[in-house]
Amino acid sequence: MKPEEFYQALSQRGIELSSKQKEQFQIYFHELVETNKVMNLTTITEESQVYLKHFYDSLVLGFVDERILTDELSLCDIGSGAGFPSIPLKIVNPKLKITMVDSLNKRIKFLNDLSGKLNLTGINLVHGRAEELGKNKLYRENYDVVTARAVAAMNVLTELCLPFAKVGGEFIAMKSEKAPEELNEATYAIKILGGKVGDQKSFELPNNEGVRNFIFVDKTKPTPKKYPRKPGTPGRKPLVG
Ligand SMILES: C[S@@+](CC[C@H](N)C(=O)[O-])C[C@H]1O[C@@H](n2cnc3c(N)ncnc32)[C@H](O)[C@@H]1O
Repeated sequence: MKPEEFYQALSQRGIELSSKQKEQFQIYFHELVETNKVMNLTTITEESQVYLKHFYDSLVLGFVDERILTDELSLCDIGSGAGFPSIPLKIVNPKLKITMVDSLNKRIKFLNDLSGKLNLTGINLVHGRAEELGKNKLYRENYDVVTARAVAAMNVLTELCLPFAKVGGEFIAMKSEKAPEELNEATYAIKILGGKVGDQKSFELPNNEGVRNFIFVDKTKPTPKKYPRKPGTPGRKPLVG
């Protein structure tokens, strides 16, 4: 998907990028590829692949939940790495209030430099592990939408993400083909952490590049500070399995 095809694909969905937004995506591509020469950020570096598999793929979250492309929501992106999905969403919808969490400080530094180069405001960058930050009053039960792409299996991801969502908010997991199996493994974690499985949506990427699955988890109750481990799963602390 070359940049022109990207603009056209968005236009077909009613999203007309301004010249400033097109330039922001170009700068993002340039910074990603240049920084990747000295820091491990992505294995995808060819322009049309970056536009499809990083930029467009990130925006699909806004195609399955259109509020994210239009409203003034607070969105927390757990394990945002080089900024996916939150930076492409922020470029398209500057009203979003974004918090990006990552456990690798060099990635947070990249995101800080990038936000400056893209002139983005309303971005909060947090270095740390989600399982720890989720206990902190500053972040706990604080976001309309919590999301994560390519971070962990659904049961672990639920434990990392759900504490950040407000009651009445939602956690949306971005998943590939194995979403149904992963969801089966996560039903205990979702229930015990104050969630309820909501919609499940699929989206086919252009050029036969595969299907993206989205699992919506509604936060219906506060996440308890302590909770029992799933019976019969000795595993690592503090994950419920
Ligand atoms: C495979 S990368 C995916 C990055 C980005 N979301 C994407 O889709 O390109 C996973 C990222 O999650 C971060 N990460 C993994 N476990 C984490 C945790 N428990 N808390 C915060 N960040 C975490 C890693 O440092 C890494 O940057």
